Amino acid sequence: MRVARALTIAGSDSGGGAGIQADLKTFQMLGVYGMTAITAITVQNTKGVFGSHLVPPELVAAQIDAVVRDIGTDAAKTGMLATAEIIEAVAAKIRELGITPLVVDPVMVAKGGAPLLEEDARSTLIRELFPLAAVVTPNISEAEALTGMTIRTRDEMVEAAKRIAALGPGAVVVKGGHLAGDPLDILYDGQAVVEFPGVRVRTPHTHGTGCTFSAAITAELAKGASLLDALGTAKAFISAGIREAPGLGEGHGPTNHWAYSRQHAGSDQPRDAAQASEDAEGGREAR
Ligand SMILES: Nc1ncnc2c1ncn2[C@@H]1O[C@H](COP(=O)(O)OP(=O)(O)OP(=O)(O)O)[C@@H](O)[C@H]1O
Ligand SMILES: Cc1ncc(CO)c(N)n1
Repeated sequence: MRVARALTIAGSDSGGGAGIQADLKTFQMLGVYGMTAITAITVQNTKGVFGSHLVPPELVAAQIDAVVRDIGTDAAKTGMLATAEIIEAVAAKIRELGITPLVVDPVMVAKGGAPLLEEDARSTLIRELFPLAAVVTPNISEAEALTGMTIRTRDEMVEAAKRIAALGPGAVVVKGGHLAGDPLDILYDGQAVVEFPGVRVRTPHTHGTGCTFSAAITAELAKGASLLDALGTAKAFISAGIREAPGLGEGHGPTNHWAYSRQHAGSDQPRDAAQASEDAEGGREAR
């Protein structure tokens, strides 16, 4: 049996809902062998980020080197990268090893407002990593920071996706989780705009939604899915995870990383987008 492999290059969330931990849980539940290159250790729970310790850039690069040269990978993603120096080391290693496809989640700020990327590192992220990315997955405030726009409507999301696509990635997904109303995500792949609608769950438990979503895209790409199908599955995965959040902690609790896979036996195979989008809208599966 050939097992799909995926690498996450991100920060550790001691609370287990975001970062490396969310990525590994998501890879595992989608039937993909997960590997990690840890960029930072954060002291974190559902209430906030209370400290962090950065890993030296050369040690981040060495982790990537060690796993990819030995085990190999079918896809990779980046999350919290913290500094320009870490971004440069990661980008150089990705280029050297020819790691592809790459999903870049341009993590900037945690839900409670704690910075996860130094502000002056944004231009390095754009210059070094965006051109290597198959897809970049900003939320609304990250898309605003990347474009200088204010985003309140679907049309402004489309415009932001197009402007970010011009910075070099193969495709852009602007996530609408932070806009009012039902959470619509917008994909622009340089040619077409595709909408991924969802149904808003009224809940405080959305810690790590962005990490989980981009990890699910990465896992599906590792299995050989098209970007469209990978996004459909990722949307269904995060929708189920939010709907069935376990309600842990006193603040923004984690999502349920096993909810989707419990509903879909055999989900180590890539699924098609139409089926997945029905699931994201809650049309097919029981709640
Ligand atoms: N309350 C909600 N109900 C349903 N879907 C949601 C909700 N909030 C977010 N989503 C979906 O979750 C995914 C992640 O979007 P979001 O905008 O929350 O990312 P994010 O801000 O990067 O997350 P985080 O920073 O917490 O990791 C998107 O598909 C979005 O539409
Ligand atoms: C380590 C880490 N990465 C990403 C996020 C964003 O959700 C977070 N809260 N913590």
